[in-house]
Amino acid sequence: MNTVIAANPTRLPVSVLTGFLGSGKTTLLSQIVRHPGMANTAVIINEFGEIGLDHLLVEKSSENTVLLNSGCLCCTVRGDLIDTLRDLFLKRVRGLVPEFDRVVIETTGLADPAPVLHTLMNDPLIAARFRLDGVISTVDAVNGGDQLNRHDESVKQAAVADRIVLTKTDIASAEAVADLEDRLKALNPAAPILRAVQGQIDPAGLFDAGLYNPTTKSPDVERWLKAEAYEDAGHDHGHGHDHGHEHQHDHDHGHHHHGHDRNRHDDHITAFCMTIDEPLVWDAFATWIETLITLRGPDLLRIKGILNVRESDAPVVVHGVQHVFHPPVRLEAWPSDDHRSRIVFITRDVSRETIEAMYEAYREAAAAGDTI
Ligand SMILES: Nc1nc2c(ncn2[C@@H]2O[C@H](COP(=O)(O)OP(=O)(O)OP(=O)(O)O)[C@@H](O)[C@H]2O)c(=O)[nH]1
Repeated sequence: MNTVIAANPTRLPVSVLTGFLGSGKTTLLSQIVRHPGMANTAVIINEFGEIGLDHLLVEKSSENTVLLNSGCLCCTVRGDLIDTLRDLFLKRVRGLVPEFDRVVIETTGLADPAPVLHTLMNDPLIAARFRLDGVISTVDAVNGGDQLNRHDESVKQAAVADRIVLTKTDIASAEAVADLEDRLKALNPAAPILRAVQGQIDPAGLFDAGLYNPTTKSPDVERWLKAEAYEDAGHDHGHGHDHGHEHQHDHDHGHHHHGHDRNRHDDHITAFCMTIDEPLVWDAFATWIETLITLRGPDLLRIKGILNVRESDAPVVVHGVQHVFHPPVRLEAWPSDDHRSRIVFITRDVSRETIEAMYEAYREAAAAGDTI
């Protein structure tokens, strides 16, 4: 686990737009960038092969940077995302491209979005200038259910999202939309599910999903974590170890479509919030998470948390995607009177019980003063 860093809201926000093949990413993006409030947006298309935006919309202005009709920037990345982000930043500093205040990266439909997130979270040069604002995932209302059944990538794209955008609701039945929404809520309880028909959406709902409140520039951890959304969530109905400190599940199976058909990829996903009353010993926490990463890294789709650490009066915010954790951020103060540690997990085939039992082992070892 990395050293804890201070909160820093000044870096440029980056949103990652993901979603399965043909789910409407480009349609959405081409509408968003025409929105008046989005004029200062640089768009990076992270794909191999041909240019993703159609040529009517995109005007080539230099080697790999194109100027959209709306005035915003658009790069098609064939090489390295790190190089592209760095070049874009340098060009901005030197005045070679219009000043932009936000970046959107569109990933390819078949891609696992995690490597892009890893780059943003962990590359020191990139992390000094950019911060992950959030992951926006488009889900096709017509084909989305089938894609969740068949394609692991499509499940991952929805599971890591901060915002889910249902597209093509104009040509899907109300029943199919409701069913898909239920599945998406179980998969990712905290992500708002928005709708866009032919890309029409208010961009305000899509952005500023990160830790920092854009107006006050201060961290707004409760809005970011949305721990309460996990209270009656999801697939994991294990009763867990009741240490008197965890949110209770709603065991009403009636509402969600669990189906118990383990062939559906999304039935392998568990989303829950672990709440811990007593202050955490930092080393025990770090060892617990590092062990989890070693054993099950690829299956830890997203972890977010606010921690009450015994060694610190101020809370510490943690955020991980698979084996990569953003350097933990120390906040100046608790956002509310609730000083319990709250950690939300979205995992694949890793149960709440497994995670809690491991935590308990490290907690007991730390309490006994053992070397961990
Ligand atoms: N009816 C309807 N069609 C839509 C909507 N959104 C997108 N489409 C159509 O769906 C098709 C795929 O949309 P794209 O925006 O190219 O999807 P994409 O996710 O960028 O596709 P890839 O880059 O191939 O992964 C296009 O023909 C769009 O016109 C919608 O809300 N309603």
